[in-house]
Amino acid sequence: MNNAQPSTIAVLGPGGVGGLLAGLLSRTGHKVICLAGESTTQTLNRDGISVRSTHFGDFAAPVTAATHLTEPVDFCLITCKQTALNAALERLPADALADGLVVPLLNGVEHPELLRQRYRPEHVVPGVIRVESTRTAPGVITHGSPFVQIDLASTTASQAQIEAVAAVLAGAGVQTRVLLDETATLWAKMSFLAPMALLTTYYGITVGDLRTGHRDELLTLVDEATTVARACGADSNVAAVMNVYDAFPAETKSSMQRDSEAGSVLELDAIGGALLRAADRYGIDAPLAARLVTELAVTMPRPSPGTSAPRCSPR
Ligand SMILES: NC(=O)C1=CN([C@@H]2O[C@H](COP(=O)(O)OP(=O)(O)OC[C@H]3O[C@@H](n4cnc5c(N)ncnc54)[C@H](OP(=O)(O)O)[C@@H]3O)[C@@H](O)[C@H]2O)C=CC1
Ligand SMILES: CC(C)(CO)C(=O)C(=O)O
Repeated sequence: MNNAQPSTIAVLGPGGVGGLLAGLLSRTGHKVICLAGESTTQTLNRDGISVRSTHFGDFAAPVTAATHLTEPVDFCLITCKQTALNAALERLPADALADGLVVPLLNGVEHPELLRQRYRPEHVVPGVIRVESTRTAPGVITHGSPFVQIDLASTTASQAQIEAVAAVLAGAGVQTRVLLDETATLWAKMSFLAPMALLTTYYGITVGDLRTGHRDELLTLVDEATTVARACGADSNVAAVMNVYDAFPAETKSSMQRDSEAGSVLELDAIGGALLRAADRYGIDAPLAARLVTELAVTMPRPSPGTSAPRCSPR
């Protein structure tokens, strides 16, 4: 990767997050190859990506799409849901990826280990993304948040490689930071995401209504999540997380809540399940998280046959 030259970038799962990034990278001049199923691939090759965004403006951008990666890329963004990850990775053979980097932006903390078993560990650069973006139809993206922020950190890739990915993303208009501690980066997001995802989904309310109408419960859950995050190595505390909540646009919905409204399988295991597994490892009580995970698991739709989505296996 060379900042002066366009890069070739694959996007595995061109949905709300991946479609937005694919569109931004393509309109900046990079070659973007979206990896998806047959029918999404056909639509994207014909129509490209169109984005409606108050932040970036409305725009359309061409992309190439394929069901499997067959050519070398500089890096591949992994932006499918955790519930589709195993199936989606079949589209990204390690030998086709060659020296390309793997940059997962999924919510959750456990997928980097899976990716390092499948790809060369020194090529895996995990990130977290803060954005609200929805795929309303294949290749059609509505970006609602007044920000897109990515933090990258890797225990296994070189700092130069991480910086190179960050430069490409920043050049496309994404506020991007390179941080030093991968575990702390993933858990810093988890400590505010898990309470937000579980409570907005459970009650079916926006972040604004959550932080005003259910503040005590939110504080309890943030306390549980930050206690676990600190045990895992993040510098996380209740006051800092509550400041993040109070700064979010009131109308924000979590992606888990939007999945719930759409009747889709939830990333409950990757978020709530992972939080409870870590709590168990460190002997931390998280009774509110446990109750919410159990109750949401009962109402969550079942994964369709052939997908790898786990029901929630908290402990
Ligand atoms: N959306 C958001 O605002 C945010 C999301 N996140 C996280 O980002 C990740 C992605 O979420 P989001 O963008 O909302 O997800 P979406 O459901 O919008 O998009 C997922 C994409 O994955 C594709 N996909 C599903 N199965 C496969 C497969 N087997 N092979 C290839 N592609 C596949 C879907 O294809 P198709 O289009 O054909 O259905 C879709 O394009 C999640 O972990 C989420 O928690 C984090 C922050 C905010
Ligand atoms: C915290 C939030 C809303 C911000 O991106 C998110 O990650 C999600 O919706 O899953």
